[in-house]
Amino acid sequence: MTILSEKTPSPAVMGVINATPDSFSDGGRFIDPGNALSQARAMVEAGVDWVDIGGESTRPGATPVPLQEELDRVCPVIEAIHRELDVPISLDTSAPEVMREGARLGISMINDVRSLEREGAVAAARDTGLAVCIMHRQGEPETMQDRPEYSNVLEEVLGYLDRRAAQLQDAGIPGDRLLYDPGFGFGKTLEHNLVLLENLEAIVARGWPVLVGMSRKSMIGGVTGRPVEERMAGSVAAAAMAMMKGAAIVRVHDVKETVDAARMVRAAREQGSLRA
Ligand SMILES: Cn1c(SCC(=O)Nc2ccccc2)nc2c(=O)[nH]c(N)nc21
Repeated sequence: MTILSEKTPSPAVMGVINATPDSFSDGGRFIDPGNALSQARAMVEAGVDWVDIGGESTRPGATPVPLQEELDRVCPVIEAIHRELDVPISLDTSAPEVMREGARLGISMINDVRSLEREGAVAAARDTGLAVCIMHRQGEPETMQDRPEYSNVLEEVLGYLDRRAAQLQDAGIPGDRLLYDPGFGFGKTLEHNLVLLENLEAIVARGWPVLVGMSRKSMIGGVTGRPVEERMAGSVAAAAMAMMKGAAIVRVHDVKETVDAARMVRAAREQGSLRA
């Protein structure tokens, strides 16, 4: 995975840029690129290693966004950040045309919560030559949290990722471009999410860089009892656990705090590599 080794340390911190219209903005159709740029600039100043830009909310029950609207939301944001800041950009999309346009505009990674399952997405990802994060999810956002069930969640998540990685390599995407992501919160109960976190080493052991996204999600709330706006401590703790277990990238909202956690993990790991 050249993009990871060349450009960013491991573990690396990925900051979430909110490029979906908040319900309070003008009519909620388009994003002020200046706002996203200032979010990204603050994250870079706080030491972030990646920014993740997404134009389609993937929350449970989210309504799909038309292609042109997704392009209109993310392209100005990618352009502004790529022009003004020197930080690798991951693009959170499932649409092949958005992947191709994002590659033209300078993104470094495709972050597709649907693992390139949309028509044309494998060809688009292959043609861009970019890193691709594949993620496990059960069901679709509208219904995935109704009653998720697994016989063995770790085995089923690993089985899906291994099968998908093999299919994508057979389709011409080199293995060194792939990242694995267990998909915390995508068709999982709190218990399922905790089994995946506790056993993250087994996913890391598959050999691909592992990206995790637990920040502020309901699994943090379920354990701590905190509402979404008070989940920073729980999120940083979960990110620290994942980094200690070998995650390569943690996708977070609270960048400054998580960067300090990453620095502690890196320092102890480097120090510890000396003879005891
Ligand atoms: C785009 N994207 C998302 S969006 C869901 C989210 O953040 N919800 C959420 C955010 C804040 C509060 C509560 C829930 N989660 C992942 C992930 O876990 N991995 C990868 N690779 N990409 C991801």
